[in-house]
Amino acid sequence: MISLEHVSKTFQQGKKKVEALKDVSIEIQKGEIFGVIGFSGAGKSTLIRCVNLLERPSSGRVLIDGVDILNLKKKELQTVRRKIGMVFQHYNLLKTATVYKNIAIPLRLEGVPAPEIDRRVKKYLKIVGLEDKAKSYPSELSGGQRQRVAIARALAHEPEVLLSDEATSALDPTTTEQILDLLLKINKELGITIFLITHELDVIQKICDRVAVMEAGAIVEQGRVVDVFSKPQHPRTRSFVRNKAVFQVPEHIREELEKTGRLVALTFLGESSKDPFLAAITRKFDILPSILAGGIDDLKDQSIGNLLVHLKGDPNETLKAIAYLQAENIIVEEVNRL
Ligand SMILES: Nc1ncnc2c1ncn2[C@@H]1O[C@H](COP(=O)(O)OP(=O)(O)OP(=O)(O)O)[C@@H](O)[C@H]1O
Repeated sequence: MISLEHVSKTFQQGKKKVEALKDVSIEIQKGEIFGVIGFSGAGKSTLIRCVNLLERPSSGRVLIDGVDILNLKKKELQTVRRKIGMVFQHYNLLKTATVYKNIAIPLRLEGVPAPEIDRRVKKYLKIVGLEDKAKSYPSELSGGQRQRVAIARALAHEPEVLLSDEATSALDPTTTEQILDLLLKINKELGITIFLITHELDVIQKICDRVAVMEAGAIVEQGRVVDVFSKPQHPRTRSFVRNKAVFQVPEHIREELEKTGRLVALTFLGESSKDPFLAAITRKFDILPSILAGGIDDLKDQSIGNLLVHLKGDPNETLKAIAYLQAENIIVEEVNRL
């Protein structure tokens, strides 16, 4: 539905050239929630702004439903832009207008007839759970409620895609959860494709189907969230997804434990977690596993478990136990190499 092909963007900052995007290619499929994660300055905002040409790429192609929008005339571009709604970190509401008018004014500017405006404002305020706030002003609302108004305003144009530029970054954790639940509902019930950028792993974990990791203007890794969480390849991705308690062990503890066995980090997906695999290796091999730390990450559609385990025993038996675990689809990693 949206394809960015080899997109680069260079800004001139005084005499300096900044390469905000370097040969970025991603494809967002209809109906999915696709997230881009990266630290501040990675290029996320520039990337999302290239999708509706708030920012024009220096090179590359931006295809919406197969049409390269960089070649469109103004009128044609306006039509394509109507398919795309956007929400921002700081809501961008008109302070002097009521909630109702914040949603209605852009529709009026677009030439939507008055009865239809009224129908849409009421419909989308209901969807975001703010029917009773139509007459309030933004200053009378909490941050979460303001973001709901901004979402209703975007939805009122009945877009096919919603772009979310750090929509939850200014919100506390509980309000963030509620807004993420709302985005999930919009995706599921209205069938709207969502493309979001964030620096928060929780956002990716809770609602995204696929993810791309950005660093210094480039995509360093992308894939299904479950794959990227269970088998992160790039060091930046690892630094985002690795559960610290499991994957980082103080040097002196590691040295002590390695005198009598091996220290391994086990990662397992939903199904494997139901099997008592540690009991199984104790029975099958001459080793004693002890659990040192662990945790479960809940993703949109499944869970991933992590365990830090010390396998005490003869090196040969340990190798056999590890091979057994791998055959059971458990990812086994040496902790000291992480
Ligand atoms: N209009 C601009 N003019 C000059 N440089 C810019 C402009 N917009 C962005 N940049 C530069 O491009 C790089 C990427 O910025 P961008 O805002 O896309 O990153 P980001 O990942 O969204 O970070 P943040 O979350 O802090 O906004 C930065 O070095 C930034 O200074």
